[in-house]
Amino acid sequence: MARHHAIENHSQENGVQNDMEVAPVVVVMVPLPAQGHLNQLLHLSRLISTYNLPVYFIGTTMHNRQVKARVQGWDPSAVNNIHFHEFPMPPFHNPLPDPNATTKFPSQMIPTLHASIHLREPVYEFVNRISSTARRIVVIYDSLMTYVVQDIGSIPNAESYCFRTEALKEVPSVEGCFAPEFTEFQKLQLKAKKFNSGDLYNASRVVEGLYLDLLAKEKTKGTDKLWAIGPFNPVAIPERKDSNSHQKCLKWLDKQPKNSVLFVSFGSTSSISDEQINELALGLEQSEQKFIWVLRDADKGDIFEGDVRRAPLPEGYEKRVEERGIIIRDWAPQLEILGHPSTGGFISHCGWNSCIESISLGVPIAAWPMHSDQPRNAVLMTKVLKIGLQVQDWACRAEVVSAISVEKAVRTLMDSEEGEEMRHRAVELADAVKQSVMEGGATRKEMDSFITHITRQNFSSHI
Ligand SMILES: O=c1ccn([C@@H]2O[C@H](COP(=O)(O)OP(=O)(O)O[C@H]3O[C@H](CO)[C@@H](O)[C@H](O)[C@H]3O)[C@@H](O)[C@H]2O)c(=O)[nH]1
Repeated sequence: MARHHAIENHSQENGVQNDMEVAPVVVVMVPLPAQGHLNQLLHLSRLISTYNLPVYFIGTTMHNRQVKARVQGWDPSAVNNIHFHEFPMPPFHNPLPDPNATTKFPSQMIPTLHASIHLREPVYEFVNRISSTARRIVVIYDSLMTYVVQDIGSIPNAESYCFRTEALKEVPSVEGCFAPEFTEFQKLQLKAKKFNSGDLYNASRVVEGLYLDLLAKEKTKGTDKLWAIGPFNPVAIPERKDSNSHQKCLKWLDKQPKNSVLFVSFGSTSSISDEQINELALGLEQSEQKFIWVLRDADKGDIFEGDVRRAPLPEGYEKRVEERGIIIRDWAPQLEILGHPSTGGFISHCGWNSCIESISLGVPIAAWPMHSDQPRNAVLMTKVLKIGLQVQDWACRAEVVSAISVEKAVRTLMDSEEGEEMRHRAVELADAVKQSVMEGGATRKEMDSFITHITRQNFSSHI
């Protein structure tokens, strides 16, 4: 299917667009209000908007502000047919993350997740309202927002598609990944699952073909359809316009040799203890490799309010490493750093965004999983795709990773034949992923097939 550029000009920040009656299909995104989830559905909005379909990205005022401020690789305000629709967030407790907790699951987010279930009514009302102005409403919702969208099945011209991250998600979790309150929240979603027209994965056949085939076999027993349309993030990072302070590290990267810099970041949901920060700092120093380290705590439910911990570094550390290392304390331009030719390795907690960004930009990883799906993703990266190594075994997760273990992992990744082979495989895989999103590639074909499906002429109600 040929893709078109957006032609609509009637965007309205907080309302329903004026020309809705001309749109046969309108897409509504219902993201979970947490960075790693918001981000993926915003990237997917961009992809769908290129097919000239209007997309409503709906969420709370604060979370829409958050995701717009942090997105990288493209500018949502420059896309006319993505409309942000906002609801107020009910008041909720906004605790700080606990860097010393025995399990690393971000329990500080639980009150936000519970507050999000109050979106059930406003989301239904919004979809119901726009349903009379479009022939079909396609709701794409995060699997953890199933509770919120459960009433949409009663709207005759609405269909809903469940967004899932990686196909591996269907593999059972290992022990120690989730907090019990989160498991309860997941159960609430499962109970609310009433109707679903298909599943969308931020996964690619060239990366997870095996798991997708297994899933497809299971799905044929039911009515669900499945599309693997990842990666959602841009695979080519546009040249930046130098403007803000983040760019300091990109300018520094410009001066470094190819593949010489290690990027260290643990996403938006992990905090590490002072003791662990100390060991990591020393390990990086002793490795004698260049690095950019994002040293920040996990997000709170509301990132715009309250205190933020400023974790201490060893005495005189920043001065000692200033020629070789950059420490970033706020939001880093990760996508641009990973896409930079000087970046040659990544110490990552293996959140799915980080994995798929790393895969699509050809950067091998040193896996340091913390919670949730991360231990599983780490296995995919290290054992299945062989584009990374483990910093520490999951079984030893309660122990502090020593400086010497960090040093060893970093040297292997950045300065050994083994690391070079991983980098080589990572680049090959990234090339295959880039091909897959081009005309005729596997991901593009699936995306075209999804768009053909949702824009089909048969306007009967739920399939
Ligand atoms: O300073 C930063 C820190 C993060 N990022 C971006 O933030 C996202 C982080 O996402 P991810 O790597 O998936 O980590 P988490 O934020 O921890 O993601 C949560 O959500 C993911 C998707 O469900 C899960 O796979 C993870 O386990 C879960 O912790 C990525 O796009 C990064 O590029 C930045 O751009 N700058």
